[in-house]
Amino acid sequence: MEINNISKRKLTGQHIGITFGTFAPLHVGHQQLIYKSLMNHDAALVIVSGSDGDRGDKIGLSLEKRFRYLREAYNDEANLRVAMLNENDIPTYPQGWDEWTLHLLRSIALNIEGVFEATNFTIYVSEPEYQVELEKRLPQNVQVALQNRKSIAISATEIRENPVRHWEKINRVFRRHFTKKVIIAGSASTGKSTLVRRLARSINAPFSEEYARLYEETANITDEELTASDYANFIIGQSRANYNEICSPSNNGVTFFDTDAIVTKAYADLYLSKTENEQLNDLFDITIAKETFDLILVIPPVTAYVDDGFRNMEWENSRHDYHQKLMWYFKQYGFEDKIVLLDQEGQTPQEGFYLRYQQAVQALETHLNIKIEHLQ
Ligand SMILES: NC(=O)c1ccc[n+]([C@@H]2O[C@H](COP(=O)([O-])OP(=O)(O)OC[C@H]3O[C@@H](n4cnc5c(N)ncnc54)[C@H](O)[C@@H]3O)[C@@H](O)[C@H]2O)c1
Repeated sequence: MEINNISKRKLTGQHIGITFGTFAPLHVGHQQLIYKSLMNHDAALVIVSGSDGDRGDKIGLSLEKRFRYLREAYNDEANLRVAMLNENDIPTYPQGWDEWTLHLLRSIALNIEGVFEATNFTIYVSEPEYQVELEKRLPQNVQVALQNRKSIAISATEIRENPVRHWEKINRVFRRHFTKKVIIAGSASTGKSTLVRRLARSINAPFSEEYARLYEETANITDEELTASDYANFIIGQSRANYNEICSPSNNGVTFFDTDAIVTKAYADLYLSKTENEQLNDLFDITIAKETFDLILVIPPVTAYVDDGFRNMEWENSRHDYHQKLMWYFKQYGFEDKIVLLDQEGQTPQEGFYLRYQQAVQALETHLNIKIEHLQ
């Protein structure tokens, strides 16, 4: 099954460059191959190929997702189209060369404006075997150009094995898939926003801020005044804020979030009416279904409650209820194994804070399997 691009015209020109691959993920080696095929010809077609359960699918990068990411990656190249080749109905590589080549040719024909036989094509590959097998099966107007894949020492396999180590080589759009997502959660006044900032800056990672706080400050309203509509804004606003950090150019593999929709849901559950909660259920479900976390750092209410003018001081008494509710929701949504409690208490508030910071750094190393340089 071939799916064509939505907003782009079919390719025109005398000679069109072709590349194909699994692209799980797209990296700088592929990118240079693709650009070479574009710059040496009138236009270029990139074909993302694969099947259910292929090596991309195994890590959550299904063929459809790769096709979508590739279109986004090249949305600013007018003369470049991306097509998808679904191999589900043909023998898997290397058993299906005959059928696969027919699919490839059909995909090319579907993506060009002119007559296939009257157009020349060059397929760029970096595997000698691809050249040998294709040349046995291609018509005369389709050439194969073998490239040296050793010039750019990277492979998608290496990236899948250790994305953070090869971060700079991963295409920007595909990086979001490999981003380690850390959320810091907890009831009000636990110092979580400060911890998010300090943890993130300790490794120069991007971090989101608590959207509800910014929203209340801007609107100049307090917790007591919040309605279901305000909560709806929190869900969308926080989700957007977190996503922006994942897509940020400063994302170097780890991103920190100050709260998410589950944190907001625990608040809504405690402080909004049953009817208001029902109104928000669908929005919560849609948002939470898209959330994935690699680590959830939860600060229990071990600190003193601070009146900052926005907080409802009655909430002080319910901080423990809130904490229980939050933990319950994280478990309900299947994140139990991602939770680490930051529960250290020092002799002084400052000492307690530093101990919890150290706990968090330790958790990053253990759960994300990344090495963090830190002061001993
Ligand atoms: N069913 C079949 O029999 C059959 C036959 C042929 C091809 N296929 C399909 O075609 C696809 C082949 O793609 P792939 O697995 O090679 O994809 P890939 O994403 O690993 O590589 C895509 C292309 O980029 C090249 N490349 C990779 N790293 C490079 C680097 N660092 N520098 C320069 N070039 C580099 C590769 O050699 C390849 O030509 C697969 O989806 C496969 O299933 C299937």
